[in-house]
Amino acid sequence: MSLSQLSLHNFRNITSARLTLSDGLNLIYGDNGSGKTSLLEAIYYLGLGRSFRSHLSQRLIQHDHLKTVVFGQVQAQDKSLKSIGIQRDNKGNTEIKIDGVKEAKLSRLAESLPIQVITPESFSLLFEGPKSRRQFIDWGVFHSNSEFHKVWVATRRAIAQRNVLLKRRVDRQQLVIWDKELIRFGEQVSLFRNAYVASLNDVLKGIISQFLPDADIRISFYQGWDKNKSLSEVLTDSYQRDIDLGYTVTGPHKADLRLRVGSLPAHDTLSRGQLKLLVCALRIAQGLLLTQQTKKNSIYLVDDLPSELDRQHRSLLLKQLQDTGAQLLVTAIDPKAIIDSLDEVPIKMFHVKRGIVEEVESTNER
Ligand SMILES: Nc1ncnc2c1ncn2[C@@H]1O[C@H](COP(=O)(O)OP(=O)(O)OP(=O)(O)O)[C@@H](O)[C@H]1O
Repeated sequence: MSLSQLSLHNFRNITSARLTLSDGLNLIYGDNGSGKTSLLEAIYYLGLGRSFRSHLSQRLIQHDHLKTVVFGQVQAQDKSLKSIGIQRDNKGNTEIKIDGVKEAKLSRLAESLPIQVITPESFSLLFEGPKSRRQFIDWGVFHSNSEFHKVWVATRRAIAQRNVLLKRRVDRQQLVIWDKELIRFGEQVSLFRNAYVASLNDVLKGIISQFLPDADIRISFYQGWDKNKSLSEVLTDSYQRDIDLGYTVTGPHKADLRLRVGSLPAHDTLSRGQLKLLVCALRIAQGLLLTQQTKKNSIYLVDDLPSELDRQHRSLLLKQLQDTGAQLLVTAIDPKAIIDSLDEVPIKMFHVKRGIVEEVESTNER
């Protein structure tokens, strides 16, 4: 699976661009502020309907313009093509089209384009609250298990409805209907996530042994409640606390991925460069597992790869990424920093200057 064509209009500082991408390594280079990250952000927006650097999608529309449009052509493993497009206007309306037909669900975009992002801020995955780690797990479960999305939507609905009643301080009996839903779907979500993290762990070990050979890294899954209790028991036990606080305190919405080095949290022990490598290892493991489980490839958006990695680790990371067989879009200020870390030259190179994207011929010169 790869993005073979990309076009964007009025996206950040890029007024108009049309790129024919390679299904291998694409190198995007240019000065600070030229628009490299914006290009990756546009692909992410096309795949997920949101940005990886701002929760305000309005900011994506070029200043003084009424709307932005991103369009792409996705090539599947069997070479079949699918066109996907997303448009957002300055009134906040979003329109999605798949093969020319309007689509209401954003999840249909995500199914078409499994995107992984690695940015200089990536290692915040390990520092931030559990939400981003839950999203990390759920990305994998979503792409590998077609049942997951529906079950997770039902779980979230049950929690939201339960919280409305808790705020009204209703008695236990009135919660029964939503408790039943939460138990039924929430336990299922947890089983899916648990199985996914176990499979991920197996793949991850091989990658970590290359990236961080000396660190005793362990990942474990916390389902959001005591693993020795059923969700039903936990909801009964925490009823009074839930009423007092006005929301559901424990459950699948509190799940987390725990990363430790020995017995200590990884973020307290590893250097910034090592943390970055750990996050890269997690993302590569997800991509490999996706291919093993579904035959689909991820698309990797790697922003400012050289930052904080020495040359040896840059080479190792690029090699591992290339070995996944996935399409890569890698940005750098100086293209040499990437080219010097590769055995071969990138397949396609694009130069970005003040929002103008031009393909340049890649030569064998280093
Ligand atoms: N909505 C917008 N309309 C027009 N320009 C914008 C908008 N949002 C951001 N910009 C500008 O777009 C430019 C491109 O930013 P971008 O982050 O893509 O650059 P970059 O090439 O990745 O830079 P760096 O190497 O410094 O990370 C910036 O100068 C920014 O001020």
